[in-house]
This record gives sequence, C-alpha cells and structure tokens, in this order.
Amino acid sequence: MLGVHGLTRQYAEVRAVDDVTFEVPAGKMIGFVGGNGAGKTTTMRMIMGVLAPTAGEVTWDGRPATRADRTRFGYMPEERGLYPKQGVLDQLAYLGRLHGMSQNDARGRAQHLLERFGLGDRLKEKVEKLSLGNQQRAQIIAAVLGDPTALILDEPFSGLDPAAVEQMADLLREHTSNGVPVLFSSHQLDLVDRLCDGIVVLHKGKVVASGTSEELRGGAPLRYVLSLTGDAGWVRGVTGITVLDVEGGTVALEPESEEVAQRLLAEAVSRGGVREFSKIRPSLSEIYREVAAA
Ligand SMILES: Nc1ncnc2c1ncn2[C@@H]1O[C@H](COP(=O)(O)OP(=O)(O)OP(=O)(O)O)[C@@H](O)[C@H]1O
Repeated sequence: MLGVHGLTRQYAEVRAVDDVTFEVPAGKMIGFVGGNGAGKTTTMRMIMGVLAPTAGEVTWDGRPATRADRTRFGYMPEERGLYPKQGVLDQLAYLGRLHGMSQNDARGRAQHLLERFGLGDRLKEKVEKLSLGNQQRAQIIAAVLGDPTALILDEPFSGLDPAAVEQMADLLREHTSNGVPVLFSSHQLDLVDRLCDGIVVLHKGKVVASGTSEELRGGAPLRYVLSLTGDAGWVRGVTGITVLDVEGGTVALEPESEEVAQRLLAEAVSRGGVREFSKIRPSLSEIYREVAAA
C-alpha cells in the first residue's frame, strides 16, 4: 500500500500542494483528478522522490518510502522520459536493464509489449518518428517494464485513441490484479469513473473529495425525473419538492428525501398516466464541478 500523509509543497508564493493525504491500496486503481494547476504533477513527483516535500511524507507498506522502494515504482512523468533520437526497442531494453532486468529479459519483454500494442513493425524506429499516440504507448510500456511494485502515471491516457485506451487499461488491470497499487492522473472524468476503484479530487492543492465514485455520488443531491402523459405542472405545488425543470409532461426535481419522492410517485400514480419515474445518477463531471466550486 502506498500512503501520502500531509504532503505539502510550497513554492515562493504558491502552495502547490497543501496537506494532501490519501492512500492507494494494494491492487486498487485510484484516479487523481483536478483542474490545471491543482497540484497533481507536484504530488506525483513527491511520491517518486524527484521533488522534496516541504512537509509530510510518503509511505510504502506503512513505513517511510525509501529510495530503494521507489526504484521499483513504475513512473510515467509529465515531461515524458524517452529520448527522441534513440530506437524505441533499444531504449526500452536499456530502461529495463536500469530496473535490474537481464539484457535478454529486458529486450524480450519490451519487444513482447511493443508487439502486443501494435508496434511490432516499428521496433527500430526512433521515438521522434512515432506518432504521439504511439510515443505515449511506448511511455506506458517503459513504466511497466521492470515488474513495478507500484505505478504512478501522469496523464497516461491523454492523446490515446479509444482502442489504445482499452489496451492500456487492460495492461494496468493486469498489474492491479497482481496486487500492484496504481495511481494515475487524468482530465477524462468518464474514463476515471469507469476504470477506477477510487478517486481523489484535488483542487488548489487540497483534497476536496475522495472515495469510490458511488461514495462521491452519495454526497450529491437526490434528483429524479418524472414523466407523465399529461401536464406535470401540479408537481410544483407538492410540499418537499423543488422543481428544477418542467417541459410538458416531464419534470426534473429534487425531493427532500426518498420518502417525499415515494409520496410524489404515489400521487402521480393515483392521477394516472405515469410514463417514467427514475433517479438521476449524477455524472462525475457534475460532482467534480460541485466540489471544485464549494
Ligand atoms: N517549479 C515551480 N515553481 C513554482 N511554481 C510551480 C512549480 N511547479 C509547479 N508550480 C505551481 O504549482 C501549482 C500546481 O502545479 P501542478 O503542475 O502540480 O498541477 P497539475 O494539477 O499537475 O496541473 P495540470 O493538470 O495542468 O498538469 C501550479 O500553480 C503551478 O504553477
């Protein structure tokens, strides 16, 4: 388990990361979301030890993470790490060696992953000659090569087409199913919602929400849609209901409680002509907007 405890980073006038605490449990995929400048990259750099915290600490299996622990973490930095002028297979094999793999293992595994992700005919290509999406695939391969104990990935999915997103998500899931904790940052909230076991929302350097997507949704207001064959205007007069929008027979509403919602449904049924009564599941983007605006 990877732990981040009270992590803080102060630049001259900017507190880029402010008392950030969260955990990435073994075998879980945690999405790290937040707007531009929220502090995600700075936090990940401190986790990897490439940037010193002003305060706080990073733990691995419950004790302060050492340099040796961190050399076994797979990292995809924001600035990306591959040299543009070197062949992609040679370079990945070299990185594998740096992670302690034998020459044969490093080359073999790098080649296998490049082939798996559709780069089998580009093994000798210089990185700069690959398309951006293919460079991104190579960067992710670089992060997972050395049999990492944890994965810290800064925007691994940006610039990937939908098929590549699925391939890379499968690759990450293979690691979580072996117990590896995975933390990745992303601006693609629908993707985070779909892939992650947990979400940490950062805003202006602070954690403003965290939990599973269902837990985050639990804090959102209760909303329903009621659709009737006749006019729905009468709903405005029902006690305990705030009407958000009415369009003909369809009304979006916020009941004070589930009980009030059920009473409304009973009344609608007694009036006749109920077409639909359903709870609205807020999107992660809506939740994000609410917590970031609070
Ligand atoms: N070396 C630095 N010196 C001064 N301020 C910095 C430095 N690095 C980052 N910052 C500031 O720290 C804050 C957090 O930046 P960071 O890059 O961690 O955000 P982020 O969440 O990764 O953003 P993005 O989604 O845009 O990549 C920003 O206000 C940024 O300007």
